Amino acid sequence: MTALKPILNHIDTIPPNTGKFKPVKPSVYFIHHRLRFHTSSPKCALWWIIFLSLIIMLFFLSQPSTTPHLHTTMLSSKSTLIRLSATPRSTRGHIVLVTGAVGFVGAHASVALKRRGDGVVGLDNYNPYYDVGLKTSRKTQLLDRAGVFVVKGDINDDVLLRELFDLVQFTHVLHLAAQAGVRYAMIDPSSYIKSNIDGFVNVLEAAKNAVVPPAIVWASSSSVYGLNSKVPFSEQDRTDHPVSLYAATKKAGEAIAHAYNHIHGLSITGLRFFTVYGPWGRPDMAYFFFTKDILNRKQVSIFEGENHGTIARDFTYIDDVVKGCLSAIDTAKKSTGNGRNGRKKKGEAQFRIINLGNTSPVSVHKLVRLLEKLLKVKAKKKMVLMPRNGDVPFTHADISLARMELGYKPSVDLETGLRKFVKWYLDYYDVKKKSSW
Ligand SMILES: O=C(O)[C@H]1O[C@H](OP(=O)(O)OP(=O)(O)OC[C@H]2O[C@@H](n3ccc(=O)[nH]c3=O)[C@H](O)[C@@H]2O)[C@H](O)[C@@H](O)[C@H]1O
Repeated sequence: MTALKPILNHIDTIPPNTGKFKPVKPSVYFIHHRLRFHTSSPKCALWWIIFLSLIIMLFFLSQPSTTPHLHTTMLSSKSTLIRLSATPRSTRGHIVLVTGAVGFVGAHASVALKRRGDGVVGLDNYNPYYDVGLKTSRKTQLLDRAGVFVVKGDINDDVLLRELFDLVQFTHVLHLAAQAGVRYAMIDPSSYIKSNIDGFVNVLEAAKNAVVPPAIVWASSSSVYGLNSKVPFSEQDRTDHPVSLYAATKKAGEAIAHAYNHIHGLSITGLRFFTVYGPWGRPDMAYFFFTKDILNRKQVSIFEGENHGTIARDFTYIDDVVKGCLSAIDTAKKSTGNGRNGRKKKGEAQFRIINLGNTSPVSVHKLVRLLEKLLKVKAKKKMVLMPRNGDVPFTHADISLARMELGYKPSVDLETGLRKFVKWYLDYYDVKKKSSW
């Protein structure tokens, strides 16, 4: 108080702010006005009213929006179809929300779940990272035929997610929506943060706030092993040296998942996929665009390490990965959180991270040789030193945990899988009828 005295004395000497304008130091001006609130009661009351109104306004603004949204109309007009799609064949069946449902793994997994009798609802924003026509074809030719309804929407839309979780009581979420591809992060880094971090958190929030929180199974990636040199890659190995932003966001996802598991009792299984390939695959992946380029007699760049070192991948066939996903859903324990009705979780919830690989790496050279054989076309090859923009030299999964936890047993070797892919590719793109073939 003694320290304040000189300032207060000074304030008392300041003339009222009338007449000729005199600049006043902001701090002194502020204290001066505060003193005046205390000394003039009608003004004081007025300021208190303004202050309280502001607080009340801020409180209401910070509450989750309950106002009807565009999606309210959209979902309510589709609610019968959504509920129908979500209804399992028997009471023992799961009710699964598949995000990224028109994506490569999403479409295959949704169909497999539906075919065995589970209730499935898909969610996808049909983003244009690669050919939207292919995504639409997956919907019409795979999902529609299997009876899977897909909601067109974004995982970042919290109002839509909340509405979806209110409409259907999901037992599981198979979260596959993501910004994929290790090299594209050089072009659009923020898309990785938006989907793989923000979007993931949004899905976890919606799940944790559901009336009965579902178990989550989601796609992490082999890329989290980064420059790991110990083979095969085990879940016990360090994953703190990612070499792509994609890998960094997947690694961050694993950490975020752990926090939600710990705090909110969400049962979470992260599956580290190893270079998944097969029919209806992603056109941004090497086996896919190599096929296109070989058929069009265009040059393919084969990455090599220093001193012509071999680059290899533990290519994993889609059907094996889908089996792993379904098994992860079947073995997932219930979440222990009390959803939006309660505050405390009932106990520790399950938390797993599991490799889904093929455990037999194949070099990119061999991949191209197999494609040449299957396509009956000689590739125009160019060896290129692997650019430092996201690629790792090799991947190799240790699948002993997957075997133990999920009964996972990959059964398709690269040649068999590529044969199925090539057959699909030629058929889908109607290649034989085209002049370029
Ligand atoms: O397991 C994963 O978690 C990731 O798998 C996939 O990444 P990658 O294993 O890198 O697959 P992909 O790009 O098909 O390259 C295959 C091979 O071809 C080599 N490659 C690539 C391009 C090229 O022009 N030349 C070349 O030799 C290249 O060096 C590599 O050795 C997914 O895209 C990714 O989303 C993620 O899911």
